[in-house]
Amino acid sequence: MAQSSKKSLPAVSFLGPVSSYTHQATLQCFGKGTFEYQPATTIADVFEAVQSGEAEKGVVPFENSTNGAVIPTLELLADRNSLYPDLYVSAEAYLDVRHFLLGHKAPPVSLTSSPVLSGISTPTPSYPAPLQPKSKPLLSLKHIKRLHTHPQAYGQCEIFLGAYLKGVERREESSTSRSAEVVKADTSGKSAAIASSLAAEVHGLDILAENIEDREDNTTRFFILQKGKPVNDLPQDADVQSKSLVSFTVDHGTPGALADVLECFRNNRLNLTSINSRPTTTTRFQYIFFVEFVGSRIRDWDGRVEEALSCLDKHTQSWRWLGSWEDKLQR
Ligand SMILES: O=C(O)C(=O)C[C@]1(C(=O)O)C=C[C@@H](O)C=C1
Repeated sequence: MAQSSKKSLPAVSFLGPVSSYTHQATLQCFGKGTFEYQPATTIADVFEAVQSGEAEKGVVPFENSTNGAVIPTLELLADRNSLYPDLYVSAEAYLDVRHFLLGHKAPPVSLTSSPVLSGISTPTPSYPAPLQPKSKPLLSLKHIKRLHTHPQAYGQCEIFLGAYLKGVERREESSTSRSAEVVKADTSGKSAAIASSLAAEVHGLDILAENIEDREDNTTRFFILQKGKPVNDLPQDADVQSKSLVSFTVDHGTPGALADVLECFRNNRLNLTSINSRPTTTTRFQYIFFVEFVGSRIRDWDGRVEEALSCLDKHTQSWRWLGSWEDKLQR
């Protein structure tokens, strides 16, 4: 019998299920046909798939312009137990995030009932001048008794939720697309999910409100992970800006220990673009720091990055290079 000529594709693991924002960022990066798409249940599952070699690439959310860092991703990058020693960030992607309220249309009700609100209506005595949401519900929300979404999405939609769904019970799900699945399965029709318009299509849910994010410019940044150090695949004279990420710990008892580390970057004229921290979990109130800066360890023609990194040897207890990649932020 003739053997199949179909070659198996390398896999990319991403926070799923299908129609999550991470799925959309993955499509933006890799398109169709070059990778086998493997939706994962948690961000930790993505890290594991890449570390084990089951997937060649992994895509995880890192931060949102409205709601800040994605804590589970920082936790995994902290890698306190050396579970992911070979993982590096090799690229980034930005996605405009438009949130939709998805559910089931309210059953027909008498004309005397209130048009849209569920929960406790605003303003309240304790919150007399609420911020104005930028969109209104398309359909009545009166029947909505429970909300489902990823914690990051709640943080991006607080103004709309405060105006139209104040006090409604909130459940946290592993992703926005998972919340759409949960709402689809709830036959009471009383729950709603915050997710993408794609999730509405995929799960056949009604759109109860659109563009409910607090800010017009709501954007999430994703990291593309790989096993093994990134290498430079661009010509030396390519006109690109790069960024790099390092994590480190310092002696909290030494005054100026963190300032000394930051000096390493300043002295080498490397601009910092983000600083984050997570508890060490070994000593209370001591932290693992993450610093991101403009510059690349793999396109370091004048040696400034290497110089800054060797300075870290002197001023940190330990440090780790977590990758260098092309800056994709459109300014
Ligand atoms: O839940 C999803 O759809 C995700 O891809 C996760 C995630 C995140 O963790 O930031 C991604 C983009 C949005 O900011 C909200 C949620």
